[in-house]
Amino acid sequence: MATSLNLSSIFSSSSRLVTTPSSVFPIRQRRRIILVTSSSSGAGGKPTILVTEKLGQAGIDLLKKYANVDCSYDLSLEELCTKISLCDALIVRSGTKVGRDVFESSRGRLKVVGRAGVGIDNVDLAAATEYGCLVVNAPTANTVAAAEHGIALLTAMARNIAQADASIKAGKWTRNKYVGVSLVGKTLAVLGFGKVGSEVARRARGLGMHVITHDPYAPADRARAIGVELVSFEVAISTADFISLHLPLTAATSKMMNDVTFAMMKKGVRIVNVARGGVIDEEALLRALDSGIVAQAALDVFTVEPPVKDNKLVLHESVTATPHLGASTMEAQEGVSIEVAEAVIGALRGELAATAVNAPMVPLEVLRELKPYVVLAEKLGRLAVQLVTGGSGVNAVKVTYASSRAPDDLDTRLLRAMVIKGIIEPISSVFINLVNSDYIAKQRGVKISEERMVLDGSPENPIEYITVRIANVESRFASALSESGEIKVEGRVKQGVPSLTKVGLFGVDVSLEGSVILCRQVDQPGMIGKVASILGDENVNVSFMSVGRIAPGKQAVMAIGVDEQPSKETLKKIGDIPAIEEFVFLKL
Ligand SMILES: NC(=O)C1=CN([C@@H]2O[C@H](COP(=O)(O)OP(=O)(O)OC[C@H]3O[C@@H](n4cnc5c(N)ncnc54)[C@H](O)[C@@H]3O)[C@@H](O)[C@H]2O)C=CC1
Ligand SMILES: O=C(O)C(=O)COP(=O)(O)O
Repeated sequence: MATSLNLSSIFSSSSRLVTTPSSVFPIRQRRRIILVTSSSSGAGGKPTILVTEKLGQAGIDLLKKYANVDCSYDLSLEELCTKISLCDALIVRSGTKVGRDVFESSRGRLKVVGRAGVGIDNVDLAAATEYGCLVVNAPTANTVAAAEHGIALLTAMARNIAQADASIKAGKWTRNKYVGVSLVGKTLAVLGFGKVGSEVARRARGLGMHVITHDPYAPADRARAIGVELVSFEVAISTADFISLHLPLTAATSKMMNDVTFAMMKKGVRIVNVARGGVIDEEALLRALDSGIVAQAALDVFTVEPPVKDNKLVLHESVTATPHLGASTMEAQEGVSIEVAEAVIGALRGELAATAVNAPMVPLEVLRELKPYVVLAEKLGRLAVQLVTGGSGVNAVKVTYASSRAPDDLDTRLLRAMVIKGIIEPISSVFINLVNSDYIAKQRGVKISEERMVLDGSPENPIEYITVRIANVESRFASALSESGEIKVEGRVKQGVPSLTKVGLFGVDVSLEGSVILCRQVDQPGMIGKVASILGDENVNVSFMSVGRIAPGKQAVMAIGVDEQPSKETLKKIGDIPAIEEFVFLKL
């Protein structure tokens, strides 16, 4: 199982939070982390996981240990949308379209979509992100299977195996018609030199082929290490005898093989596609086959799957076709099922996992170090927003991180997400995590700006203090305003405990647990005792008290940490103490 770290306890029960790669598809195998989830609900307190396509038994067994597992295959969109509102997780392969409707229908319950395989082009990542739903895939376990299928198609195509087999089964003995072409010494262009592409290249080298590759993101030394030359797209497609496609389907790769690019190819080129049908303009391929530019094609994937019954490509004499079998080996399906099951269970448990695809990446070491600051950031956001007078409308938030670390050495995305969570969750019905925080903030017109304050000194702590300011609002606690009229709260992590250290201009010292009462008073002896005895009379446990004052005898802000929420009457009694000029009760 991917390295994991349970951080769920530091989040409120509704919270979940995720971190991952920013790209929609895993371009490079870097270690990524997702940070996790909350309470899951289902029959018997277990979460419910819907599996909509055949998954290896090993993965199902794992899932069943942790959750109620509903294996329902061949669901219509309507059936899927109906079921999904009762599910915490969904596991799919390439055959289930997980579009916006699915996320909408889940009404916030769906926390994670697991793709038991690599390609996530069947999942609407933008919608998943908007709904704060994590998407994880299983990027490694079917690599070899896909590469082997690519090689199988390459060799079968070159020797007309499928056509000859059909012919002999039809009672014919046709030897002259099925003369093939040799692979040895021929040039193979591998487009997309990722996991599958590089395994295909390695195997093709073993068959004596000259292998070139095009991949703008692939490191040259990795190509060199297996004797493969990295070339431009134009060189790749114009010099190849064979082309093998191993790209993700994205806006940039959609219909990359089209009339224009076919025209640049060597006459008689042969093409293998075990990537995604949409990478080829299928109408253009038909034209290229008919005109002889493309001598043969071997296709495992199609723009529409399954293809229509009389699909001209499938029926074409020069096309060898398989029904998306690249990942379909016993071994790969077993591996993929375990890989995805572990990722989904981890996500539901609130652990960190390494295969998330729709959230920014935060390395595990960084997460460990930032853990108490993550809590601090959320609580400061939560405090700051409660200081806003109702109806003021929050639109400008500034977060300052004071640190003696070099700015490059401090990853604040997680902290920003948590400030946003703290600010927006109390005033809305949405839940926020690292997946959707920026999106929700933008959608609500909340502009978050960040600032680094570089301090002198040893960079032992990642952050000395965090300040959250909300501008252009009125405060229900005037003492929380800074000189420039913004609501301002500041906090530090003290011996691992997040603490509030400043409100407006007043220094305070209260650990951020339970709830906080802030009172502004004329500084005078006996105030702490008065407030404590009112709370004590009502059995409200006081965890902390601290007084911050501008000068002796002048105004002071008293911060009182309480474990329980005091009744309205108790709060009124505090407010009625003559020296208290204003007070506010804030829930953390
Ligand atoms: N037929 C099947 O059953 C299977 C199909 N696949 C598909 O194979 C493809 C490759 O999978 P993996 O190798 O695991 O993914 P990967 O992410 O490891 O590799 C994809 C590579 O494509 C490169 N790339 C992206 N855009 C490019 C562009 N415009 N031009 C050239 N290169 C570009 C990336 O840099 C990356 O190196 C995916 O489409 C995946 O869905 C994977 C497994 C099974
Ligand atoms: O992993 C991939 O990208 C695949 O295409 C495999 O798809 P499948 O899980 O066999 O539907």
